[in-house]
Amino acid sequence: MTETLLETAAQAQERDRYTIEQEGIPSPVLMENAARALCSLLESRLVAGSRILILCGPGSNGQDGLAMHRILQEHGWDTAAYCPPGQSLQRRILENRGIPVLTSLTQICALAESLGPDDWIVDAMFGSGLSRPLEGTWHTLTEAANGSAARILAVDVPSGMDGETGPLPGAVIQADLTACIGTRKLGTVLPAALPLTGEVTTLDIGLGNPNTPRTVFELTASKARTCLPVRPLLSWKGTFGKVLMAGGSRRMHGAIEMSARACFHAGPGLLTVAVPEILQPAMRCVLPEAMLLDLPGDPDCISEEAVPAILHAARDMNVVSAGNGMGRQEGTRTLVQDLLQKTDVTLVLDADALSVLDPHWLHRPGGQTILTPHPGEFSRITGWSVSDITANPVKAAQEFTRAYPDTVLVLKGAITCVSEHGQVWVLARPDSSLAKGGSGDMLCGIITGLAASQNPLEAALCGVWAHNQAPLCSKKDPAAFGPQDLVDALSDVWKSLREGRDL
Ligand SMILES: NC(=O)C1=CN([C@@H]2O[C@H](COP(=O)(O)OP(=O)(O)OC[C@H]3O[C@@H](n4cnc5c(N)ncnc54)[C@H](O)[C@@H]3O)[C@@H](O)[C@H]2O)[C@@H](O)CC1
Ligand SMILES: Nc1ncnc2c1ncn2[C@@H]1O[C@H](COP(=O)(O)OP(=O)(O)O)[C@@H](O)[C@H]1O
Ligand SMILES: [K+]
Repeated sequence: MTETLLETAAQAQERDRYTIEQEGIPSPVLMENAARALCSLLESRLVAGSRILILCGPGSNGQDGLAMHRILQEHGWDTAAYCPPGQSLQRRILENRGIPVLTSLTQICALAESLGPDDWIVDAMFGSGLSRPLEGTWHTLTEAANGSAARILAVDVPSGMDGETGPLPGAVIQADLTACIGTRKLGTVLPAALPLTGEVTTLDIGLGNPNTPRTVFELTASKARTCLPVRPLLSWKGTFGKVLMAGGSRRMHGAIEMSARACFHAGPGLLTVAVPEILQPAMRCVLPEAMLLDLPGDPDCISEEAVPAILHAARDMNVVSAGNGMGRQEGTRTLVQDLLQKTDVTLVLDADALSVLDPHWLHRPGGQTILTPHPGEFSRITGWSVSDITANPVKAAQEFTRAYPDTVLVLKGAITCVSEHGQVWVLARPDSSLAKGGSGDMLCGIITGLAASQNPLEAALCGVWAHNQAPLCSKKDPAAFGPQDLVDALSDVWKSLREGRDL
């Protein structure tokens, strides 16, 4: 299976219901599977003498926690569990076994405070059934857990975090490890959630598949692998496609240089660069492998006179990119409009091309368009606020590509969403190495290079993955990581994908 689902709390509940009612697997069996999988995950992190405090809520998340209490005691660990008064299946089993459960809040808070870094707190307060912010007892327990020196394992989602929209206002568990039950919850990949989940893993507990359509997935190595262009032995430059990249201006020469270098190292067959005359000597030095298109008009930027030459060359290409360091003069606007409205070549629009874009132009007579905006650029295109976009980029991406069916959207940021026709793939692997000028230009180049021989969605998925993984290969400190390191690392990224190994 190459798709890794991200589910809302409601979709996860539907999966539980389907497994229990339609397939007939009793709920206690699933609970036992969950508790045993959670215990073996936790036990792989425990050391001799580790103590475990389990905080259990009123629903099934809490039942998972009580079952863990029983299993960990069976295995000889020193555990204590808190659960509010009330009858339940797991509670009855504990009573039958003579295993105590604590109900005093003061006692639990003191215990949390006494724990050390080798100890663990299990957050089994709330999972997909959370319906409002944490208050009272739950707020107090969450503060006590977050203030403890012990590490925290969150069951399914950190309590206080909504499975669809991420952290609610007020207290939220700050986990070191989150073990999602069955599928990862969508809320845990949103920007506000990532600092609170710690490491995330998904446990298989034998849930069924209700076969209802799903639209949100995680972008993983195995997905990226399926999108990597194949390189047959009996190939020639024509096999890997022809690229034209238009960009650059007197004030901004670096952007198109970085983008073109990244593009070349993504493996297209032939690369032609259309830059204003003033940038041609530098381009020849930086990337002698590229051909240069002579442009009439203003020598300092791409002016209106240059547009016909670029359009003419575009007709012979598999993909054309525009925008890097181009400036926002009239020539840029005309070029973007004409590329969209008068050609059917695959387009990649970035940076200044996005700043002049009128979204009506995205309904093209033919051909697909890859857009690579950051939230600021996306806000200008859509009229949506940056804060709404960054609060839930998945929803924003989904809405946009439902409205613009010829478009593949790459909505960039610490998490990046790739979307087409309302389907979204989320890459939630933040890395500050990429938080610097030039990173976006390199991404545009990589995607353009891949789109020369791959369909636009696959190019975007594979490009976003490779760009994000390059800092891992380079092993440079995030502060020092730069564009040349990214280009140098691409070879290792492609090899790791091709050979099916993790970086
Ligand atoms: N049904 C099953 O057999 C399975 C359940 N599983 C676990 O069950 C969880 C879902 O269980 P539930 O649907 O019972 O949901 P929860 O255990 O998340 O909690 C729901 C209960 O909490 C109350 N509640 C919600 N928000 C509250 C708040 N802020 N303050 C106080 N009370 C609040 C609700 O009224 C309800 O009683 C999953 O996250 C997962 O951990 C899994 O183990 C898979 C199998
Ligand atoms: N903290 C981060 N974690 C992961 N990726 C990041 C982070 N910060 C930036 N990036 C990535 O770096 C790129 C920056 O692009 P952009 O904002 O357009 O910058 P530029 O000015 O270089 O064009 C995007 O692909 C974005 O997803
Ligand atoms: K939880």
